[in-house]
Amino acid sequence: MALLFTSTPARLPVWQSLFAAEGLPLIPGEEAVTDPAQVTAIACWVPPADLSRYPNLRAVISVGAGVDHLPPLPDGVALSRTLAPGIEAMVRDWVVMATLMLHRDMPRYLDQGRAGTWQSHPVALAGSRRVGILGMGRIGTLTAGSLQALGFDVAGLSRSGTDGAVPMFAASDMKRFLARSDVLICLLPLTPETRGILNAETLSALPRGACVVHAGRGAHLDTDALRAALDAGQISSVMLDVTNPEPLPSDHWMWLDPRVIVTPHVAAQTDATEGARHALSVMRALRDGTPVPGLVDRARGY
Ligand SMILES: O=CC(=O)O
Repeated sequence: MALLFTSTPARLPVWQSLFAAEGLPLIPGEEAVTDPAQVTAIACWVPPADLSRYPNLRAVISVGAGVDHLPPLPDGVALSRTLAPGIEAMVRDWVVMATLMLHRDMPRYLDQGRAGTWQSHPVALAGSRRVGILGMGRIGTLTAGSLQALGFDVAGLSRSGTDGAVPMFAASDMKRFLARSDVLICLLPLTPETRGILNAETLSALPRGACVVHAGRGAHLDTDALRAALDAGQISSVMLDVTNPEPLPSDHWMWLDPRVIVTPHVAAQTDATEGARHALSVMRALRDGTPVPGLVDRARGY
């Protein structure tokens, strides 16, 4: 029983010491595999192309939170996404930062700053800003609490439509949810249902002059529709951590548009210790025959 590690090499020493402390073998890369039959699980961002090489493989562990980039896996191989409080907190931090930046007019002030222009604009109270979070999973719920603590008027939308602390809209109530979102935050997983969900129709259902914060996946957003909505004044500013494609080409219009701020998919990076601890919990579950932590429902897509 061994874990094959094919993730970021800089994280390897931490994984090695935590696995050694637990007495579980860790193979540090495909080139180090001597007996493929020993490999029980693979920790990776993208798994090796030929998984048939590993006859006893029982789980693939995605070292991130999203799993939309992973290919179908052979029957009997579970997919686990890393559950790590640090990933959730980091994305929450990025989204809170982006929401505050748009709320406090930073795209405009950064643009004015480049021209050396000292000019003020009206400042609104956080409480006057209605924030709508698309996707109320673990990260959405954490983010909602932080934004509420800052005074924003937060609501969420989710498939199940329930949450104690935040007013929730069901997916069937999307129009009403969008109509009350001065700042729309997208934290959805990418699934066939959510692909392209930020499009001309949904952007036009937001209040005029709304802002968009996007930390889901690039393919949620129709960038041509976004550009048209910005030009029409329907959307005033946007902050994105995800783009389609990634990396965003250096000549893409969004880099230079003063109404758009792009960061290169850095909202969260999995902490080495937390990632290794999650992988260890998966290995223990496989050994003990208990439920695999972070198990992904491939049909549902998350
Ligand atoms: O986007 C990053 C992740 O899925 O962890």
